[in-house]
Amino acid sequence: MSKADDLFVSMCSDIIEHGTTTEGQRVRPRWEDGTPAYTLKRFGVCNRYDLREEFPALTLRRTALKSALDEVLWIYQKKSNNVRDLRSHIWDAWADESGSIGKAYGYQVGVTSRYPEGDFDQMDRVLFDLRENPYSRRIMTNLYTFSDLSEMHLYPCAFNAIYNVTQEPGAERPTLNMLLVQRSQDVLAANNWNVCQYALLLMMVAQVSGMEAGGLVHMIADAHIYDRHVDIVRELIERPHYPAPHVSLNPEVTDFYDFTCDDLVVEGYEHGPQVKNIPIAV
Ligand SMILES: Nc1nc(=O)c2c([nH]1)NC[C@@H]1CN(c3ccc(C(=O)N[C@@H](CCC(=O)O)C(=O)O)cc3)CN21
Ligand SMILES: O=c1ccn([C@H]2C[C@H](O)[C@@H](COP(=O)(O)O)O2)c(=O)[nH]1
Repeated sequence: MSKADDLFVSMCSDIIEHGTTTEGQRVRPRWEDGTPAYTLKRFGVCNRYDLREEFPALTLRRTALKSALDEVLWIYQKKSNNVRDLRSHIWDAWADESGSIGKAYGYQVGVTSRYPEGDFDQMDRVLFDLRENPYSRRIMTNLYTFSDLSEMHLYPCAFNAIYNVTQEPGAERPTLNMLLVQRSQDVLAANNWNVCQYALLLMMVAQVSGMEAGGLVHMIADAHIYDRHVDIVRELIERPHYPAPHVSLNPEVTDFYDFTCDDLVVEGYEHGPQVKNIPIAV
């Protein structure tokens, strides 16, 4: 049984049974037809995954792991804010005529800052610190730049990834863990999508740093199910669970900037039928 399924089912049941509704409140997102997109929400959800046990992919339905990896590479490796650099079309609704989503996501990762050792962008600094000073408690990326928010087409949702190294007694290599802070989560459309993305990012960074990927702690401030998703979620969480798939990366890659979607290996991914055409609130 996939542990990610168990966590997903308990989170969704909790939101449905104990969540509060935003119905009647002033909300920003809209459905395609212009109707306000209300949610059932729960504040302060924390899910813990352990990549040493299994990869956290949902089996209730399929998570598009290649597309999820493509998006995380778009942000942290290509450092792009243009949807033309992305294979999927999930960001198209937030792009302008030139394909840009403004000073969001990848743009922020590429911004450089001055350090005693020279200028680094956010990702290069993470890779440098993990190599030179792995037990530092200051290793993180942060996409939430207040002074640029007015130029972002959507404010970053999963915005802060904190990397932390532990040396477990008897372990051959140090363990690389991550704490992901997310201010807002569309549980049906993107929860497992985001979890798998950051699990893959953790695996890539661990591999090029000579470490083992360990814990992924996902902290969500506003975990919500949109009104038009509630019945879909009710059906989804009643489905059978399968064992987690085996997910690995091409072990020959030693430079973070060399990873491509072809380096992702997914074996034995059994899952329920795909939910087609999930409406996305914009
Ligand atoms: N309301 C809302 N929810 C989101 O999840 C979301 C936004 N807005 N705005 C920006 C991005 C776009 N995101 C999305 C949008 C769609 C899918 C989606 O439809 N995924 C499909 C698979 C897509 C594929 O195969 O490439 C799925 O079945 O989950 C996922 C993430 C996440 N973000
Ligand atoms: O990676 C992502 C990106 C976006 N979301 C969801 C979370 C919310 O439903 C919307 C953003 O709306 P806000 O009003 O800015 O919170 O997009 C996600 O879950 N994961």
